[in-house]
Amino acid sequence: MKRLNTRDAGFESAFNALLTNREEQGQEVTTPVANILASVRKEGDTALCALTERFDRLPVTPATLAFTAQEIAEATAQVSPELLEALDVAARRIESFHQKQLPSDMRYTDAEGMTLGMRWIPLDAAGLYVPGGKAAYPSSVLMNAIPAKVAGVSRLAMCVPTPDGVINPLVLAAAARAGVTEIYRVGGAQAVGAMAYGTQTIRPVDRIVGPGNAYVAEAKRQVFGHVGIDSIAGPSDVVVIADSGSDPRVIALDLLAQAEHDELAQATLITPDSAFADKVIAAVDAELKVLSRTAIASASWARNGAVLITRDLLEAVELANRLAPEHLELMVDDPEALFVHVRHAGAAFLGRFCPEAVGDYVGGPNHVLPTSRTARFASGLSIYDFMKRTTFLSGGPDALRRIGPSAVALAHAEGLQAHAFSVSARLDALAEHTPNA
Ligand SMILES: NC(=O)c1ccc[n+]([C@@H]2O[C@H](COP(=O)([O-])OP(=O)(O)OC[C@H]3O[C@@H](n4cnc5c(N)ncnc54)[C@H](O)[C@@H]3O)[C@@H](O)[C@H]2O)c1
Ligand SMILES: N[C@H](CO)Cc1c[nH]c[nH+]1
Ligand SMILES: [Zn+2]
Repeated sequence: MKRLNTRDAGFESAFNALLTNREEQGQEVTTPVANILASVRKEGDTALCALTERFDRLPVTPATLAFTAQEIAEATAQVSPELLEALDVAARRIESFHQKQLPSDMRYTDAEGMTLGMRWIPLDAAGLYVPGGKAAYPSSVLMNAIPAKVAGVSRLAMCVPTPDGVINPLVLAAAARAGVTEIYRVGGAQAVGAMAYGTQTIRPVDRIVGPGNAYVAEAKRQVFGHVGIDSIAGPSDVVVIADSGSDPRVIALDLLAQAEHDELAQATLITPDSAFADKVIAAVDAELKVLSRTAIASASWARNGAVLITRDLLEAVELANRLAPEHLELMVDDPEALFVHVRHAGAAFLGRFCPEAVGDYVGGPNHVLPTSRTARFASGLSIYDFMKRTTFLSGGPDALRRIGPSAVALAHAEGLQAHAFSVSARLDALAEHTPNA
């Protein structure tokens, strides 16, 4: 864990120290992932089954790659009514938030008589990657599948690894609740390859979305172009801006909620109060002794944890903007006053009673968010990831007479004669039929 004070270190050095933390994470996965993708592309199910046996220790055949309707129903029946109710609360809130994102088509006729517009059209098939290596994420099933469903995608194919054949029944229950149409027990780069290129069992999809580990992220990067992807999500991160009005234990738990995801996860506290910072550090150490995923959380905190002491809360926001975190918590009395200065964050959590963990499960906005400082230019998963736009132009003779000559002039200027003649031939025909025009 790094403890820095911008007064001692200076703003730029404090920022650079954090950046170094963030950029030293790379695993060499490019070549192994390229090999996995090539073998799935070439050998289809045969490679997919062999790789699943190798990485997830699960002997599987083409006939058992997909979960059956009976397996899904049996898994759902194992889940307690309380958990199904919690799942439903989450699903309804996620549905409602994403429904409000639905865009309107555009259509208007301009002064030259051209009718122009844009139609939003859902994808035909989405591939949903649900991580399952170190922990199962039923919440991520909802966050991936519900926006696709709301957007109107008809085919939702989901891949989830089942190490040693073990699947959390809540993952399957969540998939059923969200309207997933196919579920396959495969993970890692091989799952991404199967959804991108297709195999004998898994038909290719149009876009692959969802978080995953370094192999999944690299595979998405490599298949991009052949299929669409949402973004390349790296390890999760949080920046918590807090003042001494917060309970140090609560802030420590917010930091550890991120650290427990992954050894590579990053949790950063920024506060103007140095005594408060030390209380949070002590609380983190105390909680690490009792948390269930203490090995992962301890490794993450030791490696990537950071506590920054700034001159004031505004400097804290300035630093957060430079870090462009996936999650930003504003644990202060007047979070809205700070939020107006926030320019780069995947999702912001405003106020002492609104921790990230609420947003991870039941808030409504998506928890699949831009990591590794990509919030500078990217946004969280939304229904727009599952839709595309077709623009349209419609015009008759009058409109062509008005704007066509400019097209002809520009086409000649570009040396593209067929373009020019395509327009001028029509203009000539119009002139012939209406000689007095
Ligand atoms: N950003 C988000 O919204 C969000 C949500 C949930 C989880 N996450 C992140 O997703 C990640 C999940 O990672 P995970 O590992 O638990 O699950 P995962 O499903 O992403 O990866 C497991 C798969 O990795 C592959 N793999 C493992 N070791 C390999 C190797 N040596 N060579 C080739 N392939 C290998 C295996 O095929 C395995 O099935 C974590 O980093 C977590 O923080 C992010
Ligand atoms: N914090 C993770 C990345 O946004 C999402 C998650 C799932 N379950 C718990 N948390
Ligand atoms: Zn989380």
